[in-house]
This record gives sequence, structure tokens and C-alpha cells, in this order.
Amino acid sequence: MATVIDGKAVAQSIRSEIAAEVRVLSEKYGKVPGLAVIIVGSKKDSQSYVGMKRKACAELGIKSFDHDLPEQVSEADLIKEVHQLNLNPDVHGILVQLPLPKHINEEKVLTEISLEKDVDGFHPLNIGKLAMKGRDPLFLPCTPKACLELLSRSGVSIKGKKAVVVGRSNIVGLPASLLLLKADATVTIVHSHTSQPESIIREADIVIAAAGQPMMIKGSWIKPGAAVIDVGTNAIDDPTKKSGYKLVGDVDFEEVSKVAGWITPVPGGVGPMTVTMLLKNTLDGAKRYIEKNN
Ligand SMILES: Nc1nc2c(c(=O)[nH]1)N[C@@H](CN(C=O)c1ccc(C(=O)N[C@@H](CCC(=O)O)C(=O)O)cc1)CN2
Repeated sequence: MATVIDGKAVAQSIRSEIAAEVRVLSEKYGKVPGLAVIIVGSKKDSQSYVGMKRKACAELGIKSFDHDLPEQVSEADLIKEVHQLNLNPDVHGILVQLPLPKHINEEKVLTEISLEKDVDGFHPLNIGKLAMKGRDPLFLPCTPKACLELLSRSGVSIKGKKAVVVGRSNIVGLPASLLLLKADATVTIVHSHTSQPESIIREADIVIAAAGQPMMIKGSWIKPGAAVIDVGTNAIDDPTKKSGYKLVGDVDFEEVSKVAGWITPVPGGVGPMTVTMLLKNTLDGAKRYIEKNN
């Protein structure tokens, strides 16, 4: 049976460390980290993720700057908001919750975030540096960073291992594969045009599943003893629940946990760590800024 990696517990212990560092900053400089969270529209899951981020900020003593914009906001007005936050010295991190409505060009907006405040690590220059040998971005994207942190804290080494990333999104799959490559893994990306993905996944010592397909990865696809990190958060019908649904990952937990060496659950695995890595990036951005300007 696989060791189940408790992302919630790891996240909680890192959050305590962050809170202690926030107190030190406040006592030493009279300043606290500031995070601007921009959300456009009222998409239910985005609202819920933003709510988690703001709540976590409040719990750790990080000041959150809340910007809730209507669904119809123009790209120009959104960019204006970003420019104002770039100039605000109390804001050390800016995040624009994704996805944005169809009429807004995400890449254009993300490019306008100051590199020093890009705590999501989605600015094309930060992603570019992630892809380059010998260069490091100022911030690593939160979910990929969460995946590697969970592997490291579980004692899973990456160097020289075969890693397969399932999915190639800009938010998770692509940066996760770059991060694994930087950590000296041999990396393969499996995506919707890959034929026979199961035979490729079966070779992997490390699997990061980020395809957005509920319970797609079965026990027979996994090499015995592999580390399986499940990034999927899919709501499926469950008439036994009061809500009528339950959350499942991209991995068939019941089957895969019988074969893998390590596995993350959904919920309670990568999700809470994603928010924690955002808080850590914000703290790091604030420390860099405050130490430079004092
Ligand atoms: N600007 C960004 N947008 C999005 C990101 C991101 O990192 N930056 N990632 C995802 C969503 N996301 C954060 O924004 C996120 C997803 C899931 C969780 C989480 O804690 N999930 C829980 C379950 C939550 C529930 O019960 O509904 C878990 O897995 O335990 C946190 C953050 C897309 N957009």
C-alpha cells in the first residue's frame, strides 16, 4: 500500500513557519507582506479559490488587497488596475485568478505584472527563465512548486529518475515538466495527442497527473513503488452527498494506492499546498523588497 502524502498537514506546518517570518518582518521593519488578489466575474470555483487565498492571508498576517471586477470589465481597465498595483509599495505580490473571461487576452494581462510581484510565476519572462539552463525565475508557479515540495518532504529524490507529466497546461503541466527537468529528471509529457499513454506512464518513477480527467489513471498504468502526485480537482456526481457531488483527482485513488509507493489524495493533497506556495512566494517577494528598500 502506498504512503498517502498528507498535503494538508505539510501545508499547515509551512504556514506556521511563514506566520513566524511575517511577525519578524513586522517587528523589525513595521511592515507586513501584501498580496493583491484580482478576480474577474463570478465563476463559482474561482470565487472559492480566491476566498481560500484571502482567508489564508488573514490567518498568517499577510495583508490582502481585494479587487473584484465585473465579468464585462475591459482588458484595458484590468491592465490599468495591474499597473496601479505595480506602483503600490505595500503590495509585494499580484495575482490574477485564472481563467479570465474569453474577451480578455490572459497572456497580455500577465505580461503587465511587474516581474518582482509576479507571485504566480506566470509572467512569460519568469516561465522563460524556468525553461533556461542556468537561469532561475524570481518566482516558481505555485502548483508545480507544491508538487516538488511534497516529493522532497516525502523523501522522494528526483535526480536521474524517469518522470511523466500528464497534461501540458501553462498553469501546471508545462511548468511542472520544466521544474522536474531543472531537478535533473528525465521528463516525458503525455497529452491528448499521445498514443498509448498508459505504456509511457508505466515506465515512470514519478507521475504528476494534471489532465483534468476524473480518475483517468488506473492502477495497471503505474510502476510498482512509483510516486504519484495528483493535481486534478474534478467534481463528479455523488447522490450520497448532501451537495450532490464529490471531488476526485485524475488518478483512480483506490486502484493506484495499491500499487504506488506514494500518492497524494484529492482533496487534501496538492490543493492546500498550492495556496501555501503562493503565501511563501508573497513572503519572499516582500522580504526581497523590504530588505532592498531599508
Ligand atoms: N492565478 C491562478 N489561477 C489558478 C491557479 C493558480 O495557481 N493561480 N490554480 C488553479 C486553482 N487554484 C488556485 O488558484 C486552486 C485549486 C485547488 C485548491 C484546493 O485547495 N483544493 C482543495 C479542494 C477544494 C474544494 O474543496 O473545493 C483540495 O484539493 O484539497 C486551491 C487552489 C486554477 N487557477
